[in-house]
Formats: sequence, structure tokens, C-alpha cells
Amino acid sequence: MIQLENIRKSYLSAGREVVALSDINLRIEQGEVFGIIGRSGAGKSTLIRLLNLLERPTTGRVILNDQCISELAEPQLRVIRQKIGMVFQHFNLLQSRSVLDNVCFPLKLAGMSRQAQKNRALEVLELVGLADHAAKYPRQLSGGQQQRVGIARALANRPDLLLCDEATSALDPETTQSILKLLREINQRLGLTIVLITHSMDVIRQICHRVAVIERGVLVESGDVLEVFLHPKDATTQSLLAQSGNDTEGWRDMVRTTQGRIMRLSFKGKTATQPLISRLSRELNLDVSILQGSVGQINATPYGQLVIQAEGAPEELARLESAMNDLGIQHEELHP
Ligand SMILES: Nc1ncnc2c1ncn2[C@@H]1O[C@H](COP(=O)(O)OP(=O)(O)OP(=O)(O)O)[C@@H](O)[C@H]1O
Repeated sequence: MIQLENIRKSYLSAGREVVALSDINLRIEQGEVFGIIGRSGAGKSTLIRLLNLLERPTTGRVILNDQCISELAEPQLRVIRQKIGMVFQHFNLLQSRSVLDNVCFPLKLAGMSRQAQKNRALEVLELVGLADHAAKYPRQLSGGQQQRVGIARALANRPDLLLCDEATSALDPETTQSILKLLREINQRLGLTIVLITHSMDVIRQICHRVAVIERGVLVESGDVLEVFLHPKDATTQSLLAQSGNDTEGWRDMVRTTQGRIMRLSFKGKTATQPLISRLSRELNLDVSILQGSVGQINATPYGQLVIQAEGAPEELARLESAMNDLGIQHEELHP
């Protein structure tokens, strides 16, 4: 539904070319929550600003619903941008205007009558749970409430796409949870496509369907969140996961002997909560050491990962492998 095609973006800084993004190809589908993660300076802000053409690509195209929008002139782009809402890290509210007027602001720019503006603003304030606060001023609200106003303002023009630029980075953990819950509800209730940039794998885990990882302006990995969490391929992804407590490589320090086989098992859904390993080791009479394990939830799906070291005769290990296949446990052999 929105697509970046062969994008390169460079800036001129003190006479030198700084390449912020190169060779980016990305397609974001209608109705999904898509996360873009990367370290500081990786190119996240540049990428999100390309999606609403606040930045123009140096080369490549931005395509929205089959229309190439990167070649449009500014007046036409202004109309397109009304259908792309944006939520900011520091809320960017007008301090001298009431909550109601902040939400009315984009509607006024779109030429809506005052009464229609008020009706629409109250409708979206209701959606974010702040209808009772319409007459207040931003400074009278908590950070989480101010971000709700920011979200209401972004939704006022009934956008097709919502861009969130580090929308929870300035909030405490509890408020972050409530804002992520609100964004998830909006995605589900309105079917609204959401693209968010973040440096937190936890934000990705809690709300996104798919994720793209960027490092030094290059898209190094992308895919379903569950797959990327269970089988991260790129070193940047692995390191971002480790920093957020989703260590996938800690088993290396724990390998006591090189006897037996080391395997990484992945569980999704029902199998994540069943005692399958103890059952298998009992039934097959094998010694199994657990070197590393983690469980969690991605959206509403439980997932888990175990790194085990299994010792036994080759035929016993082959039986273990075939039993895992029968139970639908994904497994791969690891080499220390
Ligand atoms: N207007 C500009 N002029 C020159 N260089 C720029 C400009 N904007 C961004 N850059 C450079 O482009 C690269 C990517 O920057 P960008 O702000 O997109 O990264 P980011 O991932 O959003 O970082 P952060 O998480 O710190 O905000 C950086 O090297 C940055 O210095």
C-alpha cells in the first residue's frame, strides 16, 4: 500500500555527501503495524520523513496506493499529506491552544467549517479517551495524555496511514504500555496502517506485525516479528535483541563439553507452553541440558526458544530429531 522503491537519500554537509539511506526497498501492506528499528543515526527519521515526503529521495520512488507520490509538486503533496497522520516523540502540541483547538488545527487547514471541525475533534478525542479534557490546555495534562492528544490530532483527518516517530520514547514504562495499547486498538478498530520507528525491540514485540532493521542506512533484515525474534539473521538484529533482554547467543558461554549435539528449538503458539522437552528426554531416555531459554508473547502469540545440549548414541539423537519433527518443534543444529 505504501512502497519505497530503490531509495537513496543523501545530504550535503559541509561540502561532503552524507549518505543517510541507500538501496531501500520496502512494501508496507494495508492494515498492518510495521516497525522500523535501528540504532541512533541508522536513518530511521529520514526513512519515516520519506514516507510523507517531508524529505524527497535523492533517487528512487515512493508509491502510495499505486500512485508515485515522490514526483508530485508541493500543492498536490499537501493534499496527500492530509491522509497521512503523524505522531511525534515530544507531542508537538500548540501550548497556547486548548486540546480541542489542537485537534481542530489540521481540520482548519483542510478547510473544514468550524462546527464540523468541533464535531470531528470531539469524535477522535472520545476515541483516545480524552473527550472530558477538550477545554484544557496541554500543560494541564500528563505526558501520556498529551500524546493521546497528539494521536487524536493525527487521526482527525481520517488518515489512511499513521506514522509514529518514536511516539513512546519520552514516556515512562507504564504510560508507554497504555499508548501502545491505544495504537493497537486503533489499528484493529479502524484497520489503519501504522508505521512506527523505534530503537526498542520491546515496542516492536508488543505491537508490530512486521519489522525492518536498518543499520548505517541499509536495510539489513525484515520479516514477520515472530520469525525475526526466533531466527534473527543479521548481527545488528541479534545485538538489538540482546540489548532488550532477548539474548539469542548467550548459550555459547555455557557450552561445557562439545559432546552431544547443540540444538536451538523454537516454539510458537500452543507448543510454547507445553513441557515437551522433559517428555522427550524421559521417553527417549536421553540426557538433555538446557543451555538457554526464553519465553514471551508477540502480540497475542506465545513464543519460546530453547538451546539444548543432548547427549546419546547417534541412533538415539536421530530418534529425538524425528520426535521433534512429529511434534512440530522447529529445530536447527548449532555449532559452538
Ligand atoms: N539534514 C541533514 N543534513 C545532513 N545530514 C543529515 C541530515 N539529516 C540526517 N543526516 C544524517 O543522516 C544519517 C541518518 O540520520 P537519521 O536522523 O535519519 O537517523 P536516526 O536513525 O533517525 O537517528 P536517531 O535515532 O538518533 O534520531 C545520520 O548520519 C545523520 O547525521
